[in-house]
Amino acid sequence: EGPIDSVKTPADIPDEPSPLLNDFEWVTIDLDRMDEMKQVESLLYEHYVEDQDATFRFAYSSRFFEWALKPPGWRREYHVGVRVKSTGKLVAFISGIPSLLRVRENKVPSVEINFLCIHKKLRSKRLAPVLIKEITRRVNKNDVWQALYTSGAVLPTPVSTCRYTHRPLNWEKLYEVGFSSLPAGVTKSQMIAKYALPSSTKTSGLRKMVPEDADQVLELYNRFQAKYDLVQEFTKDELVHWLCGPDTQRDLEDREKVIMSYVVEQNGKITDFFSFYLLPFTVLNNSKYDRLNVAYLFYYATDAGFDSRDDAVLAKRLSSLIGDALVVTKNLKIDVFNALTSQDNTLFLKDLKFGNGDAFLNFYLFNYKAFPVRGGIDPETKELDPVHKSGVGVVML
Ligand SMILES: Cc1c(C(=O)c2nccn2C)oc2cccc(OCCCNCc3cccnc3)c12
Repeated sequence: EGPIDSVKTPADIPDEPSPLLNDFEWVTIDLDRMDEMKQVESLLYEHYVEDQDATFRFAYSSRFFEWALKPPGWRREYHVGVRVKSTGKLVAFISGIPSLLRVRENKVPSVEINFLCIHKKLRSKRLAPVLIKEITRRVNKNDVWQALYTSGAVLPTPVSTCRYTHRPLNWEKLYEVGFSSLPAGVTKSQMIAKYALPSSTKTSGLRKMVPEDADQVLELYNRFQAKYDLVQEFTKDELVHWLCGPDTQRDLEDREKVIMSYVVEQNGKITDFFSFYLLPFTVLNNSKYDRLNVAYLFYYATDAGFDSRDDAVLAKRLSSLIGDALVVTKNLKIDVFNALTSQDNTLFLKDLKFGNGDAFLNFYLFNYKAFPVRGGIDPETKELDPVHKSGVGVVML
């Protein structure tokens, strides 16, 4: 396991980007400028990933990018755009954020690449590889040679593949927007009853995380993630950013937030935490709804079941914790709670009535050869694998 390419230095890397078709120019996006942040938001709003039957499109917001693209150590040069020279119109974007990965026992300084988006009218012009090459050049210039990225598409050699799973919170709305279907022989009220949840959480000592919790939460996170093979290592500042959100979100209403984290404190000690991020979908051509409110399971940890050999204690604790996350998100009027089969999720997905999605998320390492990491599913049947679980600890937005 290790780097693939011959070792190079920044001096070996060109100072100038590769040429673009002559109507276009490379730009560095300044996300500290509201107008440029809005241009990225509307490019993705119109042209980013949709589901295969184009029913939903991600509705990323400036507030989400304040969080996702400006973590501690972020670099402006990693926010790469392509503009039309004559009009200045933004027609493509790709981003990177610095990240210290651990791949099994190796620490790998890298970047996480995300939000590659090309205007619909510029597709299949081989622009994506050009964007990837340019952000690689900029990252290499800073003496970083590895990257982590995910994609629904199958590209050469994923290091891991996880499955999408969904837990309906507002089943009726999911049915009406065409995401959930009514199984034969089952009535709508039976489906609504199946997904009913208590109106309040049940874990004693559960409360919202505050930055002052960071020392204990980081220690718990590091201990809990030690078992995984593909992990994002955090400094304390990074943990506060990723779990408590950017300073700009501090005094927002809950439903305005992009990230929410909860801790369990018992006699002054934090024994567990969980977190989820909020990223809605625009519902395309539906008469009744134009938006689907979605929560995504993010990082969590518990000190339960550390010493016991079998996962029974851990499974019970996680079911109870994430069960509370479902209650919290339902009360925030979230419609569906999404999770992958990564982390220890396969221990509670079935119990909490998550349904298997029909899509998969592939994890890729750039310029790093690693043995495959378990994705929480059986490679043949693609069914959940609660026995071997997953070796993927990192969560990509
Ligand atoms: C996206 C997504 C969806 C949906 O598409 C979805 N849920 C409800 C309705 N829809 C259409 O369901 C998931 C379940 C787990 C993790 C997920 O995503 C994990 C993070 C992926 N982000 C990066 C990305 C984006 C698009 C394609 N590949 C990767 C998802």
